[in-house]
Amino acid sequence: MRVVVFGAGSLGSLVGGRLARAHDVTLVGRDPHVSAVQRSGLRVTGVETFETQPAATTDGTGTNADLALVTVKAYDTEAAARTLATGEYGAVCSLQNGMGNEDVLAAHVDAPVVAGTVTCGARLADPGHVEWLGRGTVTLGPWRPEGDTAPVERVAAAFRAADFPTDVTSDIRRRLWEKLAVNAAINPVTALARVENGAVAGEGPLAAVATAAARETAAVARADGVDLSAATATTAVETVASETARNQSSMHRDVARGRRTEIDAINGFVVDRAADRGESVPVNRVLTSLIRGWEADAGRRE
Ligand SMILES: NC(=O)C1=CN([C@@H]2O[C@H](COP(=O)(O)OP(=O)(O)OC[C@H]3O[C@@H](n4cnc5c(N)ncnc54)[C@H](OP(=O)(O)O)[C@@H]3O)[C@@H](O)[C@H]2O)C=CC1
Ligand SMILES: CC(C)(CO)C(=O)C(=O)O
Repeated sequence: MRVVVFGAGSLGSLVGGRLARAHDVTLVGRDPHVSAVQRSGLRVTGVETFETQPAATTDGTGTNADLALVTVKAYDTEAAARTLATGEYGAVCSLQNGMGNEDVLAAHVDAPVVAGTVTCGARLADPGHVEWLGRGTVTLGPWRPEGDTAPVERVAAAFRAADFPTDVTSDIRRRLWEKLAVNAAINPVTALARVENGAVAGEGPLAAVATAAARETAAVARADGVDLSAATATTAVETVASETARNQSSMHRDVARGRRTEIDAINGFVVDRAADRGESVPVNRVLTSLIRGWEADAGRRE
């Protein structure tokens, strides 16, 4: 299969590097990472260590492939979708966190949109070198409930051919909302309190804030027709916080490095969806305002 990975940073490089075992992969990313991959290949260390030599470019315009994987940060999805619209693909699949990415992609590209979520962890350590921090699995489903399942099965087969544990579900929206609840709980709390994920597990003031954010998110999901109970959402938060106890969340890392966060696609999405329905989500609203306020002060909002 010809695979283009749009957004070859941490996750995209890991996934693209792994898929290069079985497929013809092109990474679309930025320099100096792209130049390093062109020069010396991609090195993956951690859960597994290997080297691979996918193609790499900084210009994703007009690419044609069987599959385009989208792994840019959520705030870059619109720009990525506009570039993807200049190419032709058998399917376009988002592996991003947050909500709204698939709708943006579907608005721009002709190809079937496959929704995905991954539990693996990756970090771009140096140009040409990505650290694989947590093995994880991939879960895929058709973005449109009435959507054709054949593209999803093709994408799943591509991941499995590269030895990625991969599930297909007819209920991807519920999975994405559950992940959203986890991210809405852990990410802003750990970023604002500057703590590792484990600090929101168990009891205590940070766990109370995180749990409240997850409960609100589950309520908004249910109002959206998604069967996500408060208990399921809060159990998922507790499980992920415990299993990744020594990790910094992505939002914590973004804030620590003075970078823009994915707050708009995570807690901001919850706030907007609640507002559409006249519901109140005070904890998500405060967390969103605090992170957006930090971004504005740091000159990180456009
Ligand atoms: N890292 C992880 O372990 C996991 C990440 N995710 C999700 O995956 C997504 C990506 O995360 P992550 O990999 O950490 O993010 P990164 O910032 O490491 O990677 C995204 C990369 O895409 C590049 N990029 C953005 N726009 C373009 C473009 N138009 N052309 C070429 N390159 C572009 C960025 O460059 P630049 O920064 O210079 O703009 C960056 O290098 C997020 O939604 C995240 O929440 C989900 C699960 C795990
Ligand atoms: C699940 C979690 C919270 C793991 O750190 C994550 O997805 C993130 O940091 O964005």
